[in-house]
Amino acid sequence: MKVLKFGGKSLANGKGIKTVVTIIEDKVKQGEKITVVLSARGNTTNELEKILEKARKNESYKAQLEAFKKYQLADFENVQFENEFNTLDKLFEGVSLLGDYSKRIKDQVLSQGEVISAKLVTQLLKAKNINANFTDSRELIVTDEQFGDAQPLDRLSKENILAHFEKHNGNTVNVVTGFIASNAKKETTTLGRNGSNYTASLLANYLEAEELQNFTHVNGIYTANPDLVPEAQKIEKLSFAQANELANFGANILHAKTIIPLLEKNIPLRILNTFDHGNKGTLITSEESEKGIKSLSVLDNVALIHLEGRGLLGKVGIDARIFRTLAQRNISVSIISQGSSERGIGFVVQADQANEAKFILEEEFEADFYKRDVSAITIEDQVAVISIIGQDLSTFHKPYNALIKNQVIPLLFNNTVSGKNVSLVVKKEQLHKALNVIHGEIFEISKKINIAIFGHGLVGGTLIDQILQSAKQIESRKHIKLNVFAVANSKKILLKRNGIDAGWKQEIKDSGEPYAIQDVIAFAKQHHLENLIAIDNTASQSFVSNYIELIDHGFDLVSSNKVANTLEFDFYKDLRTKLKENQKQYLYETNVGAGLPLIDTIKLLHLSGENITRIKGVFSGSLSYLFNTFSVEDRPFSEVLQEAIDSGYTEPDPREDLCGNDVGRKLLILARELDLSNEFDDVQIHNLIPENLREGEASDFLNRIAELDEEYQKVKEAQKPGCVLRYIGDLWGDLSQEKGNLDVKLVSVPATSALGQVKGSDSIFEIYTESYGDQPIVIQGAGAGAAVTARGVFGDILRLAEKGNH
Ligand SMILES: NC(=O)C1=CN([C@@H]2O[C@H](COP(=O)(O)OP(=O)(O)OC[C@H]3O[C@@H](n4cnc5c(N)ncnc54)[C@H](O)[C@@H]3O)[C@@H](O)[C@H]2O)C=CC1
Ligand SMILES: N[C@@H](CC=O)C(=O)O
Repeated sequence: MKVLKFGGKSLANGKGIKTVVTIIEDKVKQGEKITVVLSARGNTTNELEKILEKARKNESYKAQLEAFKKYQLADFENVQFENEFNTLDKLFEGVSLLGDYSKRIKDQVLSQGEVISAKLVTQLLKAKNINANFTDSRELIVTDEQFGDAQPLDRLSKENILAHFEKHNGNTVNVVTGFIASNAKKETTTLGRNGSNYTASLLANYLEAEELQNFTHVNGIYTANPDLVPEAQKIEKLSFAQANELANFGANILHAKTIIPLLEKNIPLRILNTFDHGNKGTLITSEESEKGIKSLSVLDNVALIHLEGRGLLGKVGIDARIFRTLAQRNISVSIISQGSSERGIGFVVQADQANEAKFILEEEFEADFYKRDVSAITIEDQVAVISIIGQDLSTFHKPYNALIKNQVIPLLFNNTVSGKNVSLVVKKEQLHKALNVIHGEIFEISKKINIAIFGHGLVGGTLIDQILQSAKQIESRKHIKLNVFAVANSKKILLKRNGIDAGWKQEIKDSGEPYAIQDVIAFAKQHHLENLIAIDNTASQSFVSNYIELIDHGFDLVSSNKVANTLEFDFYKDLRTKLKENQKQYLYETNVGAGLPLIDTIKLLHLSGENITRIKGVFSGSLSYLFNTFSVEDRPFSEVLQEAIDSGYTEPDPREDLCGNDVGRKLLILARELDLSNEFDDVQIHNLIPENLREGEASDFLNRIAELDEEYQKVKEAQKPGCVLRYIGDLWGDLSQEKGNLDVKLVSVPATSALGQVKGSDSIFEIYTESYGDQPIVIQGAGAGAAVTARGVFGDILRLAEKGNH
C-alpha cells in the first residue's frame, strides 16, 4: 500500500483537482493499492481563519463567506456541501454574537476545509467508477484535548485505523481528510499547521505503507532555490537526517514530527510534483546516502541582533539572561555566535520580532548599560541566512574563499557540530550573488564565470569565437560555465546577462550602446553576477585607467594589452597593492611571446630562488617574420612587412613594432617579473623607422612603407656572408641590483646560430640562470598571431576559473 498526500496548492483549482483525480485513477488502473490524504484546497484554511476573525470582531463577513462557498463549488457540477456550509454558517453566527471564539470552535471551523476537499475528490472518483470512500479522519485519529495542536494517542488511533482499513480494503481508495482528528469526547481537534503531512505519515506508519508520496507543486528538493540559482538541480535522493536539516522545507513536509513516524517503520518519502507526471521527484529514505553537500537553504526574513560590551568577559549568566528575556516574549533564536573574548554575541531572530527583541534586551540590560558593561544593542535587518547543508569545516574554505573573492563578506557564521550544516549571515543585497557563488563552488554542477571583454578586434574577436566554440565542452568537462556578459569596443558595448551568442558582432553593431566603465560595473551588480573577469584586448592606454575601478568592484583581470605593465613603476606597484588588498588576480601571459608559456616559467624560476642572469631573444613575432623572410628571400622589405601586418602579427599600429617600443615593453615586463624596477625610458632601443616617417597617422605611414626598402636592402647586403638579420631584446647585467640593462637592437647573426635558425613568426627566448650555466632554457614558438594570442588569453581565463581563485 502507498499513501498519497496532496497539498492545498495541488487542489487549488479545477485543473489541479482534475490532475489529482487522474493521478489516482492511473494508479488504480495500474493495480496499485493506495490511500489518499488531502489538505484543504488552496487558501481555504487561511480564508476560514480570516472570516472567523471578522466574525469575532463583529465585522461583516458574509460576503467573504459567500465568496468562499462559491470558490468551493466552482468548476464542478452536482457537488453539494450543504452540511459543511450550514455548519460554518452556524459557527460564524455564534462567534459573531459572542464576539469571541475558543480554539475548540476554531478547530471545528477549519476542519470543514479538509472535509470539503475530501468529499469533492471522493465524488469525482466515484463518477469515474472508482471505488472511493470518503474517510473522515475524525472517526479514526484520536488525540488529546490540545485544540489547535493536538497530539494523537497512538494506540487508539492505530486500532481505529487498522479496523477501518480492514473493513474498507481490497479495491477501495480511502480518501482521508488530513489535519483533522477528534478527542475522546468526539470533539474536533486539529494537528497543527501542516497537520495533513502528519496525518499522512501516521497512516503510513500504522498501515506499514511501502511509500509515502507527497504531491506538491515543485519537482522535489533542489540544491538551492531555482528562482535564485538558475543552475540549481533536483536532488534525487536524500537521507532523513539530511532532509531534516533543510530549513526551507523543514517547516512542513520535512518537519521532525512528520518524519519520525516514517523513520520508525523505515518508510521512504517521495516528494513529487502533481503537475509534472514524468518526474520522479526526490526520494528520502533512512539510508545514509553518499556523503557530501546536499543543498543550500535560505532564511531571508530575519534580522541580526548584536549585543556588545567590554564588561561581559567572564561574566556568568549573560547569555542565559538574553535567552530568558527573549523566550518570555516567545522570540526564537535561529543562529547564535559568540567569540571567546565574550565581548559580543550575535544572534538571528525573525525580522518582525527584531525591534521587540532589542527593546526588551535594552530593558533587561539597563543597569549594565549604566555600568558600561554593555555598550550597544544593534539590529542589522537587511540580512539573510544561507545554510550549506552537508558542509563540514574541512572543506568550508572553498565556498568561504569564493565568497571573499567575490567581495561577499559574511557578517557571521556558525556550524552545527554533528549536523554538517554551516550557516552564514550575509547582507540581503548580496544574497543572490552569494548563493550562486557558493553553489558554483560546492557542487560539481557548473560554476559560472562572468566575463566582460573589452576590445573585439583581431585578438578579442578571435577569443570570443574560441569561447563560444568551446563553452559547452568546457562546461561538461570542467563544470565551468563561461558567460560573456559584455563585449565592448572603444565606443559601444553589448550587455547580456545570460551571455552573448554567435550573432554578437551584428548585435553590437545594431544595438550596442555608448558606455562608461561604471555602466558595466552597475550591470554586474544589478544582475548579481559572480566570478567576474574583465579582459583587456585593447592596445589602449586610456582603458588601463579603468583597472583599479574594476578591481575595486570585484573583477579579476586578464590582459593581452601590455600597457599596464609598462607604465611608471609606481603605477605597476600600486596596481599590485590594489590586487592584493582586494584578493584579485591579474594574468597577462600573452604580454610576452603571445601564447608561449614564458611569463609563468620566469615567475616560477624566480620564485623558487633560481638566479636568472640574462634573457635574450627574438621577442617580436612580427619582426621575426619580417627579418626571417627578408633575410633569405629576394623581395622588397615593404612587401614582407605588409605580409606581417596582413597576418595579424603586428600591433594595431605597426609602427609600435618597427619603432622597437613593443619589444621594449616586453623586455621591461620580464625585467619587472624579476623584481627589477626599471622604467620604460631605461630601455635602449634601436628604432627601425627612419626619422622622416615617425610622425603622422598610421595610414600615412602605411602608404609610404616602400620608402624603407632601399635602406634595409643596404643593411642586408652589408652583412658578412652566411649571416641573417634578427631584431632582438636583451636583458643583462647584475640582475640582483635595482635595475638591469635592457637593449633592443637589430643584429646580424650566423644563420646557423640558435637565433639565426628561427623561422616564420616564431619568437625565441633564451633564459640564462645560475644553475643552467651556459646552456640556457629555451622557449620557442609562434610569438604572434590572433589565434595563438587569443588561446593564451583563454588559458588565463581558465586558470582563474579553475584554480579556485573564484
Ligand atoms: N596580435 C598579436 O599577435 C598579439 C597582440 N597582443 C595585444 O593584443 C591587443 C589587441 O590587439 P589586436 O586585437 O591586434 O588589436 P585591434 O586593433 O584589432 O583591436 C583592438 C580593439 O580594442 C578596441 N579598443 C580600443 N580602445 C578601447 C577602449 N578604450 N575601450 C574598449 N575598447 C577599445 C578597439 O575598438 C578594437 O576593438 C594589443 O594590446 C596587442 O598588443 C598581444 C600579444 C600578441
Ligand atoms: N606585435 C607583437 C604581437 C605580440 O605581442 C609581435 O609582433 O610580437
